[in-house]
Amino acid sequence: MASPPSTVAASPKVHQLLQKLHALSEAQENSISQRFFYVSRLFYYWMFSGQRWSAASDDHMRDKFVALEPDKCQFVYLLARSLGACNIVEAGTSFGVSTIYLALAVGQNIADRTRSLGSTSSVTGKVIATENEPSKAAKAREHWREAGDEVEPWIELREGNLLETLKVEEGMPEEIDMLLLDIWTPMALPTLKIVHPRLKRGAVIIADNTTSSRLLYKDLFEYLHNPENGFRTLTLPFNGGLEISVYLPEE
Ligand SMILES: C[S@@+](CC[C@H](N)C(=O)[O-])C[C@H]1O[C@@H](n2cnc3c(N)ncnc32)[C@H](O)[C@@H]1O
Repeated sequence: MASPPSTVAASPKVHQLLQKLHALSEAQENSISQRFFYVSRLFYYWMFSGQRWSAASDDHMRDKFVALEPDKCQFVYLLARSLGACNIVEAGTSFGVSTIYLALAVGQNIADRTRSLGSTSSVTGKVIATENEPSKAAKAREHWREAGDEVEPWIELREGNLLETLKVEEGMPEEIDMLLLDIWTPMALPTLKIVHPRLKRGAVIIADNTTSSRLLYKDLFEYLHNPENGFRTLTLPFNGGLEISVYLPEE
């Protein structure tokens, strides 16, 4: 009997690369120092009723993948395929692991749409990836190069503070189908506010760890729950919680 198709359509080379990168990320996340880092952030919040993301936090995170876990990446890939998403913004790219899934989906969606419209039509789209840390951006580019043509052509990496780079109009699609918020919690709401005016009706916003870091996402939830902002939202029971919000403003 033939084996069932895997969740993500990709060449064996890309699957092997993803497996390797997820294993490296998981080893870091399971380390004692990393667990201590997360607990100390929550402790600080409880003690001082506020968030703090210091230069020391940046130093600590500089060599960390903090990649979205494989099941969440697979879910996001399938979601992007089912939406036919051609324009995706990824807030927080790190070493480019989740970007690989998003780029696979965008490339495959564009191929589907091109086929259905006929070969003379040109369908465009991309993943806008964002990373502040130059060494991480360089490593992400290496991984995408290694993944090859299924992945690399579909990514535009904006290097620098995403609160600035996402405001650059040039190259920014008119309409965004999906936003992945996989960023330090204090940045989540400011990022959503920048992308909000471009969200297509029905666009999906995914945010990670919304159960385990609920307190740190207080401002994001206030915004998502305000009916004036047009979102419907649900926390999915992935490890740490994964928020899916759909942009459905009143018409
Ligand atoms: C959780 S990681 C992203 C992981 C990635 N989505 C994955 O699954 O492989 C968040 C990343 O956001 C980056 N970052 C933090 N603040 C940023 C900012 N202001 N602008 C751009 N990137 C930022 C960090 O350097 C870090 O690499």
